Amino acid sequence: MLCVYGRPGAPLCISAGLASTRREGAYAVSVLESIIDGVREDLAAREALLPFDVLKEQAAKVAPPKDVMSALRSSDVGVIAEVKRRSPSRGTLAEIPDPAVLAADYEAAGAKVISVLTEQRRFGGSLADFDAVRAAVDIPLLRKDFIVSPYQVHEARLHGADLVLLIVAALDQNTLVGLLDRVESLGMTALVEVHTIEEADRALVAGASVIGVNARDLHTLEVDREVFPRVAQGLPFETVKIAESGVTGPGDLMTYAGAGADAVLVGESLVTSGDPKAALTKLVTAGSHPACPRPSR
Ligand SMILES: O=P(O)(O)OC[C@@H](O)[C@@H](O)c1c[nH]c2ccccc12
Repeated sequence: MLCVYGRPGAPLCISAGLASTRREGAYAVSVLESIIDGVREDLAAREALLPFDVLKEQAAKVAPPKDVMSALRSSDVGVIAEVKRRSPSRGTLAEIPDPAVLAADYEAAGAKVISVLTEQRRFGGSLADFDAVRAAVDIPLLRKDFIVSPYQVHEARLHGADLVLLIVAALDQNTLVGLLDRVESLGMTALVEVHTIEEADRALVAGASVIGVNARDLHTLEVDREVFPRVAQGLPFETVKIAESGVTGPGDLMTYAGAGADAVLVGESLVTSGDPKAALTKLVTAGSHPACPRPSR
């Protein structure tokens, strides 16, 4: 039993390896589980085309990942801007005819990192979108997908990713640890996503140094902005904390900053704004304003 996370007097303990990804109760198959079933099918098709050994060899020749930590730990509350076409909760969000143009706007407006969704079935993303963005900008890129296999980690590296998302709710503890070690052994940074205190506990046990607290429950798709303050307050102070989802404008960024966020991850409100560059500029300006609370590091 490991007890590494919790408030004074009330440690939260988990048994590494015992966590289950399949939930019992209200949802026979949650949204997350059905997304992952599709991801596994698509993955099998890609594995049949490019064997893992060949993929690994090719990925090893790619230019090394960029320094993500100093970008995320800078004194401003940064913005990770997302290239997001669609979502299971909202359907089509934006056409995004050329993700490279959007990404160049994000970079010019001061994004610290760009997140590119590569999941196809529910989010309308692709590795082709990722490649287009990689060719257009120099700032660090996050591959945003449902990573369940080492294959996808090396694949992310092959396409020039600097960060990879690992969703705790989608992984048992051994797999989480294995994927996290693999991401780091390739010089990349893992953004380890959690939605509950128990998941944050598992992320820390696994060794995560960058934790994203998603306001959206991936089992039900409901957004609750109270989740970030609740979960983040128990995280060690050296952990980089990212507030994910539900940021509609500078006010939300300031609120998350006040609760200890080093950065916010924003998709929908940027791509649906009609002027993503202007919308992002407002967020970046708020995050660097002297009145914006800074992470206590
Ligand atoms: O569009 P929003 O509400 O600004 O959220 C962005 C991002 O947090 C969201 O896309 C996200 C967070 N974690 C994920 C995991 C998979 C797919 C998508 C996500």
